[in-house]
Amino acid sequence: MGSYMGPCNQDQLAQSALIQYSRERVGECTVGEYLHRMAAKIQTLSEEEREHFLPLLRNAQWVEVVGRDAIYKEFVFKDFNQAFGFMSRVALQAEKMDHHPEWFNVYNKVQITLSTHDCGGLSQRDISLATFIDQASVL
Ligand SMILES: C[C@H](O)[C@H](O)[C@H]1CNC2=NC(N)=NC(=O)C2=N1
Repeated sequence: MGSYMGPCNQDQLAQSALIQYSRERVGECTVGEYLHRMAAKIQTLSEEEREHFLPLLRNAQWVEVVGRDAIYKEFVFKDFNQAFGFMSRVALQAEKMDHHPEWFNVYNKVQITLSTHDCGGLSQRDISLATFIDQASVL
């Protein structure tokens, strides 16, 4: 019984083995990131989802990018202060969602492209972020 370890130590051992495993790499990302994405089911939108969501996005002036599975919209504000306030709200949400826009700002204009790099196209996350962005643009 000299080498007996209590459940606490065994848990710690198992945990550290898992932590080490989660830091190994699968292709471009770590096992941990890979599992996180699997759990969040990051996949491109199905045909049915596209038929449902794309008309809604088009109604809200989002356009499909030519030659790429992505959507784009330009926002124009009164001045830089308004534009940057909007960008700050979007930035905080993007961090929360771990989903980030591709964007370009000059003075009062903000051009935004949304796509999910992890799956190489549009996913539910882009729909969610687009919805948030539209709300944040009218605050
Ligand atoms: C490691 C990190 O979770 C990923 O790189 C996240 C970060 N933000 C992201 N943003 C976007 N737009 N697409 C992604 O696939 C993505 N992946």
